[in-house]
Amino acid sequence: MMVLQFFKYQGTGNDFVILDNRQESFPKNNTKLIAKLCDRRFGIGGDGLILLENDNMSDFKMVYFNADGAESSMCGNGGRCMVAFSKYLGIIKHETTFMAIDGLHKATIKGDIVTLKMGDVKEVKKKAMYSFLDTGSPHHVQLVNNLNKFDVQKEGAKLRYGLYGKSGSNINFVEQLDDNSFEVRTYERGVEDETLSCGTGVTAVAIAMHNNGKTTSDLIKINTLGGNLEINFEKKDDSYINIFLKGPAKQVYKGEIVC
Ligand SMILES: N[C@@H](CCC[C@H](N)C(=O)O)C(=O)O
Repeated sequence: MMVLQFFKYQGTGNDFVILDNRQESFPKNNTKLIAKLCDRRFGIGGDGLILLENDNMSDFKMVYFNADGAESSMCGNGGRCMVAFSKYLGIIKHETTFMAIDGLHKATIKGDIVTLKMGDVKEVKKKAMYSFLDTGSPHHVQLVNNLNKFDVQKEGAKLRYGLYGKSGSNINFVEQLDDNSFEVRTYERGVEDETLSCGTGVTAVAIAMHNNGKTTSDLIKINTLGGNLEINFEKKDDSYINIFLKGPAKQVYKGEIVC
């Protein structure tokens, strides 16, 4: 049996169990344990679990696991929460560079608002009904009508397994509100459910909507079920660079769990 000290954070309702693993004591290959800690009935509950570790090139390293217990690709909201957590631990003050699975990220924090620089996007695959792009994690972006009545769980699961096979994709459904604002609901792989917000997902939506001509703005406002986020970027030839994701990230509680 072991006692783990944990922290719970949320970024626009995308919630995470966060552990300070600078001593490298957490058994990160224990998929069942991670899934149990993320379980909302038998554990702490979260869309994912994130370890903060030492990194010799930057302020810290972020290691991200989905709620199913498997390590996965970049998490934008999780990255923003890690910036708030590293400030809470006194590792950083108002700005940072940290390492994640997709490389180094710069970020700033002011109050509880975190602005995170995302990786460049080199390619947007445009199909008749949707776009597909990688913003650190893979994302399908599809416009729909009546998003508030849309069955995100059912339609998301269908596409995640049907169109993208075993490795899967996150699936974002979008409705345009005005020239530069959109409403987004996301089905996340690895959670295998709709989450209240997805940072790499809304980033993908902003870029896809610019790429398909739905907006000409380089500052996009996105409403999610868990709150509002902003994305700004530059377009250079066929790529999108200097992409920033901005929004709140907050500690919810901290505690100990026996497992
Ligand atoms: N919620 C995240 C994305 C987390 C990774 C995703 N579930 C995957 O496995 O691709 C975000 O805020 O970006």
